[in-house]
Amino acid sequence: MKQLSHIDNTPSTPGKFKMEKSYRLRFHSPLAKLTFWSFVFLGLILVFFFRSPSSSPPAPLDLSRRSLRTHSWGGPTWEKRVRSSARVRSEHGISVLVTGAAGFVGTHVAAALRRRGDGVIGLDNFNDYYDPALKRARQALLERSGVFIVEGDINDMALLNKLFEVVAFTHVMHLAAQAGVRYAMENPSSYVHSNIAGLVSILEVCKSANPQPAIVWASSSSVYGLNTKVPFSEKDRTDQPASLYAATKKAGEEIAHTYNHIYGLSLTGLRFFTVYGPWGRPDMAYFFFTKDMLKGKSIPIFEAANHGTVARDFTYIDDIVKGCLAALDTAEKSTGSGGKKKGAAQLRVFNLGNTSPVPVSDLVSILERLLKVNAKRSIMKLPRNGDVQFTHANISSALRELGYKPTTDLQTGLKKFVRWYLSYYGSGKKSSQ
Ligand SMILES: O=C(O)[C@H]1O[C@H](OP(=O)(O)OP(=O)(O)OC[C@H]2O[C@@H](n3ccc(=O)[nH]c3=O)[C@H](O)[C@@H]2O)[C@H](O)[C@@H](O)[C@@H]1O
Repeated sequence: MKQLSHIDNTPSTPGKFKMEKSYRLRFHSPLAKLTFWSFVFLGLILVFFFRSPSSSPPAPLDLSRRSLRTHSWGGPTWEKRVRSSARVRSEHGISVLVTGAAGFVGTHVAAALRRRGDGVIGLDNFNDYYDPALKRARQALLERSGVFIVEGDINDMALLNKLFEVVAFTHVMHLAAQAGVRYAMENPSSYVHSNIAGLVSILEVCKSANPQPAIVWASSSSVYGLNTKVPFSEKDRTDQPASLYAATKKAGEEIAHTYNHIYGLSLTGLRFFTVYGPWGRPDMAYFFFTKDMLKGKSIPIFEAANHGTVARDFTYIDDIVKGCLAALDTAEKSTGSGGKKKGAAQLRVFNLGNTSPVPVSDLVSILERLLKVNAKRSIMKLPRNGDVQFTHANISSALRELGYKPTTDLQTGLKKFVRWYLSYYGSGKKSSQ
C-alpha cells in the first residue's frame, strides 16, 4: 500500500502534461479507425481477465495447494523400486501400502513395519500444509531403511490401480489425511478432498483388488465432539462433531461401514488421541509451543468458560505405532473378490489414547523444564473453531483385542520430542516452518 501511494503521488512533470495535451489520434481511413478501436477493446478485455491475482477474491476451493498436482510415476525403473520395497523379507511378513508415509504417523509406522521384515510401499503427495522439507527429511529417513515412497495423490485412481497391478498388497495402512482441527475453517475443501474423496478412492481400489487387502485407517478422537461423558468409549455417540475435520472423520467411519457391508472389505478404524513425538507435526500445539518458547515469543494457551481447564489425552507415537501394527496383525482377511462380497467381513473401531488427560497448561510447564525457558503465557478463551475442551480415551477394547497398552507418560514422551527437536532444528536458530 505504501509503495502504491508513493507512485500515485508522483507529480506529473510539465513536459508530460504537454505531451498528453498535444497528442492527437489521426486515422487515414474508417477501416484503420475500426481496427485501432477493436485492438483497444480487445486489450481492455484481456486486462480484465488477466489482472493480478492479488486483486481478485480468494478462490473458494483452494485445492491447488493440497494435492491436485501431477506427479511422475510409472516406467520400468519405478516399477522395479516399487517391487523391491514391497518385497516381504520375513517368513510371515505382510505386504503393506502405507498412505501418508511422509507424514508423522506414517513415517513411524512404515519404518516399524520395515524393521520387522514386512514389505512396505509408501504413498504421499508431499503437500505444503506444513513445511514439506520436514516430509522430505522423513522420506530420506525411510529411504535409508529401504522404504520407497511413491509421490502421488490418493485421489489418483490410475496410480492406485497401477500400484495394485504391480503388488498384491495384503494390507493397506491408510494414514493420508488432511489433519488439524482449526485449519478446517480456513480450507474446508481440503478436508473433503483428502478425508472423504481420498478415502473413497482407496476403498474403491481395494474392493476391486484381487485379493482384496485388509484396511486399517486413521480416524480421530475428535469424533466424540461435544460429548461430556468421560472417558470416551467406542460405544458412545459420535453424532455431534465440533469441527469439519471431525465431521469428515466421522463420515469416514460411516463410509467404512458401507464398503464393509457391500464389498466384504475388512476395515479397522483407529481413533488417535493427540499423537505427539519426534518427527511430529509443526501445526500441533506441543510443536509450535516449543518453537515459540525457544524464540521468546508468547504462546496462546486456551481455557474454557469460567477458567475451565482444557486438557488432552496426549499419546506418544511409539505407543500409537504398536497399536497400528497390532491392528494390522489382528485384521482378518477381506471376504470379497472381483468387487463382490462373499461373506461377512470384520469391521472394527478402536480408541488409541493414553488414558490420562493432561491440562494444556501442564504441557507448557513440562516444556519449560525441558527447554529451560520460561514461557510467555497468553491465556485465551477457547476459540469456537472446532477445539473441544477435553479428550480422554477408554482403551479397554483396544487392550482386549489388540493387546494395546500405552507405556509412555507425557513427561517421558516430551523429553524424547525435545531431544529430537533440538538435534533437528537447533535451539531456535533454524526455523521449523
Ligand atoms: O486426537 C485427535 O483427534 C486430534 O489431535 C490433534 O488435535 P488437537 O488435540 O486439537 O491437538 P493440538 O492442535 O496440538 O492442540 C492440543 C491442545 O492445545 C490447545 N491449544 C492449541 C493451540 C493453541 O494455540 N493453544 C492451545 O491451547 C488445544 O485447545 C488442545 O487442547 C490433531 O491435530 C488432530 O489431527 C487429531 O485428529
